[in-house]
Amino acid sequence: MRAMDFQPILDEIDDELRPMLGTAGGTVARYIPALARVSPLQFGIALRTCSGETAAAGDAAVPFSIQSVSKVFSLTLAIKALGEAMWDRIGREPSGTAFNSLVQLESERGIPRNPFINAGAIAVADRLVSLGDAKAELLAMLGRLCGEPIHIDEEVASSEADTGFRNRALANFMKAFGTLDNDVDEVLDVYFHQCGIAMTCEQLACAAGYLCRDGRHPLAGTPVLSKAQARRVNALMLTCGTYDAAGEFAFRIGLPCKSGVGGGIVAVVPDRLTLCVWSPALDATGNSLLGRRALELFVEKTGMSVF
Ligand SMILES: NC(=O)CC[C@H](N)C(=O)O
Repeated sequence: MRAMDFQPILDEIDDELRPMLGTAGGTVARYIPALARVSPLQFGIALRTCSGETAAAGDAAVPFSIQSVSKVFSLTLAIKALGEAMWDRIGREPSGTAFNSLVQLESERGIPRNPFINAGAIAVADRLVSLGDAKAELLAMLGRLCGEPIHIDEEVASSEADTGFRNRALANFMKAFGTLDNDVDEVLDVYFHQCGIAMTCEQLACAAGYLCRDGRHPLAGTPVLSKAQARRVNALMLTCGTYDAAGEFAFRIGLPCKSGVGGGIVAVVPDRLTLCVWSPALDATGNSLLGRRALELFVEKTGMSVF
């Protein structure tokens, strides 16, 4: 199937879901004041094939807060720099608990279950702090991946810092167990800023392109990750990328996905394309309600799934 054929499919999905904006339920992430102000009446979808063809519909060119979708890119940077050592104090099992849960950390001696829950992403941010200027590195990598400069929304980042009580608790708890090497405030500063990165569906569909083509850069074709590393990031997205809804996502969609409380979800069809959907109203698990529905429709209409 060529990208040309995808445009009517994305248009159909947009036509089907747009009337549900504001009536389908769900709420924007209220615990971060800057996100609580975002209009829920927005929906975007964009894809980019491994060969570089693109299609987009709805609000695909509107920048939004990528939030936990950033965890894919921070993990990529850390794996690139550290290889296997990245996993020394970070697990690879689904948590089955909310993204910001503290419960497992106590009985599991401060080792986060995986790099996609908040605790795990904070531990990844700690590794990046040890390596250098993490914020600059992350922005530079994203800029190269989508061929456009990428920025942090400082208002979102400081709003997170003001209200990030749970993340502070997670970081301090891990520090007490020796999971973090660096100063808690320095690590959280990186974490809050990576969550505050603003990107569009079109940019994210392009930036995540290395995940559908064995680790090769979406524009340049040079290695971002090795083939084995890219396969592993996809495996973690499938099992852990949508928190305690990961089973339901695998059941209904069957694609590696990473969501964020800004309402974005990046999905990978290995060897074919990467897809990004966005709609700010979230379900109880912190995943975009209409984004999830859009991915279900996409899989239904195209038959694309890893299963
Ligand atoms: N699931 C998410 O997107 C969570 C990220 C958010 N910044 C938080 O730390 O709570």
